[in-house]
Amino acid sequence: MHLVTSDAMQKIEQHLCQQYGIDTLLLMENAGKNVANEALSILKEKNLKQVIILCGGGNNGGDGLVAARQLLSVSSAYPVTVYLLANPEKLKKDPLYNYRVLKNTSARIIEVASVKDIEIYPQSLVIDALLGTGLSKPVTGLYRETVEKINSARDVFVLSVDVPSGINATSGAVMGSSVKADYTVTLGLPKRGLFVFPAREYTGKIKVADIGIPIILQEAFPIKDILITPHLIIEYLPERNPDVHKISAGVVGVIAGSPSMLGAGILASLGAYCAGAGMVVWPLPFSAASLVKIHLPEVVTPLVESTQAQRYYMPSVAEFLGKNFAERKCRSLIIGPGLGVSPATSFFVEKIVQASSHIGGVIDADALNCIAGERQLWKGRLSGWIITPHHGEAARLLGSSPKEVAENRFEAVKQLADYFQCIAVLKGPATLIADPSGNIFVNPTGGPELATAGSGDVLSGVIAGILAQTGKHLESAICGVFLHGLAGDMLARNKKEITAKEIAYQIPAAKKVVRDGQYRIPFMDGD
Ligand SMILES: NC(=O)C1=CN([C@@H]2O[C@H](COP(=O)(O)OP(=O)(O)OC[C@H]3O[C@@H](n4cnc5c(N)ncnc54)[C@H](O)[C@@H]3O)[C@@H](O)[C@H]2O)[C@H](O)CC1
Ligand SMILES: [K+]
Repeated sequence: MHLVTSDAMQKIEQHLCQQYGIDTLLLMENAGKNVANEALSILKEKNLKQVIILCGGGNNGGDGLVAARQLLSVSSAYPVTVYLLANPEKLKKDPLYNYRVLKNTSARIIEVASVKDIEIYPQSLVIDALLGTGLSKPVTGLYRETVEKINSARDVFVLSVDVPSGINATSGAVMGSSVKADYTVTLGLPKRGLFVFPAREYTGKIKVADIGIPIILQEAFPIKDILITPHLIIEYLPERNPDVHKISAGVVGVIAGSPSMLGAGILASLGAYCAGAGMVVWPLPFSAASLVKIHLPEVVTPLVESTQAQRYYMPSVAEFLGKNFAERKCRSLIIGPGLGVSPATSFFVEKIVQASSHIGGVIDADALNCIAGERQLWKGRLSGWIITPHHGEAARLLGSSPKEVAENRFEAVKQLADYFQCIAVLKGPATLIADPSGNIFVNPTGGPELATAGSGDVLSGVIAGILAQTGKHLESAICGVFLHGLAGDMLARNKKEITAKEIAYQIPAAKKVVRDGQYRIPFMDGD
C-alpha cells in the first residue's frame, strides 16, 4: 500500500484540480461525506448520543463542517455541535463556503474564544477536524488547550479527520501535543506518518477514505514509501519444491560469536533454520563447536584455527572461509553477531566481506561497528548485502547521533541504503527497510516485546534463511522483518515476556498465518 507525505498529497491534489478541472470543493465534500458515514456507524455501534465537531481554520476544519452537514442530512437522531477555532470571516475559500451552508442547518455553531467555551459531554462522538496535513509548527495556545481538553474527556470516542491533530503527517512526530484518537479516517491516500511511532499510539484504527482521486493519477506520481501488507508478504514467502534436499533448500553460512558471546551465533543459526534454511554452516574452533553442538546439534561446524583467546577468527583465515562457503554451496551469509570489536576483528570483517561478496547476505551487530569505523572505505561497496542496524549502529554508520537517527528514521534508512548501496533495515518501533533506489518499506508488525536480548540475532538469521531460499535481497529483508515481528505479536497475545528463542520457534506459525490469509493489520480497518 502506497503512503504519501504531506507534500506529495498536496501535489496530487493540485494536479487533480489542474489536469481534470475538478474543484477542491468536491474533494472536501467527498472527504466530509466519508467522515460522516464513518461517524454514523460508530454512533450506532457504540450507542452514543451526540456529535461534537472541533474545526480549525483550514481545510481540515472545512472537512469537519461538511461532515456536520452530511450527518444532519442523513439522521436527525444525533444533535451536532460545531466548535470553530477561527474567525469565520478569515476562513479560506472552501471552509468559508461550507461554513455559510452549515449556517442554514440545525447545527449549533459556536465560535471559540477560550477553551472554556468548549463543552464535551459524556457519550459523545468527538470529531477532531482541527489540523491536518497543513500542520506547520508546534501546537500551542488555544489549539493545544483544545487538544488537551479532548484527550482528558471521559466516556467519549474520538474520530480524527485525516490525521490526529498535532501529528506530523509526513514524519509521524507529535508537534508539541496531539489528539489521541480511537479512529482516524485518512483522506484519499494514507499519510506516511500515521504508520510509524509515535503517531501509531495516537491514530486508533486507521481507515483510508476514497475521496475520488483517480488511480491513474496516483500511479503517475512516483511514490516511494510503501506499507508492508500481507498481500505483499504472501508473494515473498519462500516455498519448498517437493523434490528439495537439504542443500537445494538453501545453505546459510555463519560468521559469528566470540568466547564471551557465543549465544548470538546460536540464535542467528536457529533463526535461519526456523525460516526454512536446509543447512547452517558455522566454522568455529573446536572448543566453541563442542558448545554449539549441545544447544543446536543441527549446525554444521567446520573447524577453524584460532591462536587467540579473545576471538575465533584471524584475518589470515578469511580467504579460506570465503572459498569454503562457496564450496559448501552457501547461498547467504550472516556476518557479525557476537564477534566483538577490535582492530584485528575489523580487519577480519573487511577481508571476509570481500572474500564472500559473491555470496552476500546479512551484516549485523559487531560487523556493522567494524564497518562504521572505516565508513568512507565502505562507501558504495556493500551491494549484495543487507545491513540490519539499530539506532546506535545506524548513527555510527552515518556519522551522526542516535537521537538524530531516531528523529529522522525515514531519512536515516534512505541514507544508509544510498551510502553503502545495499539493503538497509533500520530496526526499532515500525522497522523501516530501504533499497538504493530510495524505496522505503514500513513494517506494521512487532511491538515492545521484541526488545529482548538476542531478538536481533534471530532476525539476521531469519532474513539470511529466507535469502538462501529465494536469492532475493530486498524481498527477503521485507519478509524476514515482517515474520519476525508477527511471531512476536503472536507470542505477546499470551504473555509480554518473550525470549529470542521463542521468537525463532514461532516463525513457522507466523508464516502459516500469512499463507492461510488469516493476517490483518490490527490497526487498520480493511486492507
Ligand atoms: N489534499 C487533499 O486532497 C485534500 C485535503 N483536504 C483536507 O485539507 C487538509 C489540509 O488543509 P490545509 O488547509 O492545507 O491545512 P490544515 O487544515 O491542516 O491547517 C490549517 C491551517 O492551520 C495553520 N496551522 C499550521 N500549524 C498550526 C498550529 N500548530 N497551530 C495552529 N494553526 C496551525 C496553517 O496556517 C494552516 O493554514 C487535509 O489534512 C485534509 O483534511 C480536503 O478537504 C480534501 C482534499
Ligand atoms: K485532524
